[in-house]
Amino acid sequence: MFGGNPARAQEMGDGASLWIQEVFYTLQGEGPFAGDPAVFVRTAGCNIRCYWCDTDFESSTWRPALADLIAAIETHRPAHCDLIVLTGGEPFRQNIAPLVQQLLARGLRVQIETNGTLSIPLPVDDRLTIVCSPKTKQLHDAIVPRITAYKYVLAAGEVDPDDGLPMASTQKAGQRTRLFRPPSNTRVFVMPRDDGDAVANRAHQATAAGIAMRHGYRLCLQLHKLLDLP
Ligand SMILES: C[S@@+](CC[C@H](N)C(=O)[O-])C[C@H]1O[C@@H](n2cnc3c(N)ncnc32)[C@H](O)[C@@H]1O
Ligand SMILES: Nc1nc2[nH]cc(C(=O)O)c2c(=O)[nH]1
Ligand code: SF4
Ligand SMILES: [Mg+2]
Repeated sequence: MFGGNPARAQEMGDGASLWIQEVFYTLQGEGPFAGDPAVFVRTAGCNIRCYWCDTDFESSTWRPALADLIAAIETHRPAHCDLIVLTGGEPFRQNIAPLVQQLLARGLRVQIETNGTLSIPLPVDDRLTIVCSPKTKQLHDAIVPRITAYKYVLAAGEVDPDDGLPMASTQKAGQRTRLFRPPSNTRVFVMPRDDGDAVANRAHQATAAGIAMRHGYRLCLQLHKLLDLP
C-alpha cells in the first residue's frame, strides 16, 4: 500500500458518474475538523505517486451514477452527521463539482482533501472547505485562493530549519525538494508521517510537535490510526 499507485491523468468527464474506492462513516482524523463524525467518500486514482502514501485507492471497480453515490452516502450518514469528506486518491482528478453541488444543496458541509496540483470550478460556499496537503513545489494557481488550510506531512530530518516545513521530495525518496509554501494568512497544520515503523514514527511525531511549538503551527495526528478507525 505504501506508494504503489500508478500516476493517472485528470479525467474531466461530466461528473454524472465517478470512480469511487469506498464510502465509509468514521471520525475525521486529520486537519481542522479532526474529531468530527463524517462520511468519507474516497475517490479512486491519483495523479501523483507519493512513495509513502498510506492509502489503497486503486482496487475498486465501483463507478456509481451520482444518484447511487448520494444514496450510498445517505445510507452511511446518521442524522446528526452533516460533514462529508471527499478524499482519495486525488479528488480533483475527476469532475466532483456536481457531487459537491448536490451535497451542498442537501444542506451538508463538504470538506475536500487535496494535493493541490489540480483544480476544477467549484461553487463558492462557506460550507465548502478545501484542505491542501502539499506534495510538490508548485500548486495549481486556481486552487490556491480556495484553500482554507494547509496540512504538511513532516518527517524527521526532512524539514527546512528556517520554517520547519518539508524540504524533501514526496515522489522520490532521498531527493531534496522544497515543497510549496503557504500564503502568510492561511492556517498551517503539521502531521507526522506514518512510515509503518514505530521507531521512525516516534521521531516524526517528535519532529512535528517541536515544529508546531517553534513556529506556531497546529499539530494534528491521524486520530483514526490511534483509534483503529477507518
Ligand atoms: C491519502 S491522501 C488523499 C488526499 C490527497 N491526495 C492528499 O494527498 O491530500 C489523504 C491525506 O493522507 C496523508 N497521508 C498519506 N500518506 C501518509 C502517511 N504515510 N503518513 C501521514 N499522512 C499521510 C496525505 O498527506 C493527505 O493529507
Ligand atoms: N478517519 C480518517 N480521517 C481521515 N482524514 C483524511 C483521511 C484521508 O485518507 O484522506 C482520512 C482517513 O483515511 N480516515
Ligand atoms: S497525493 Fe495523496 S493520494 Fe496521491 S499518492 Fe500522494 S498522499 Fe497518496
Ligand atoms: Mg487516510
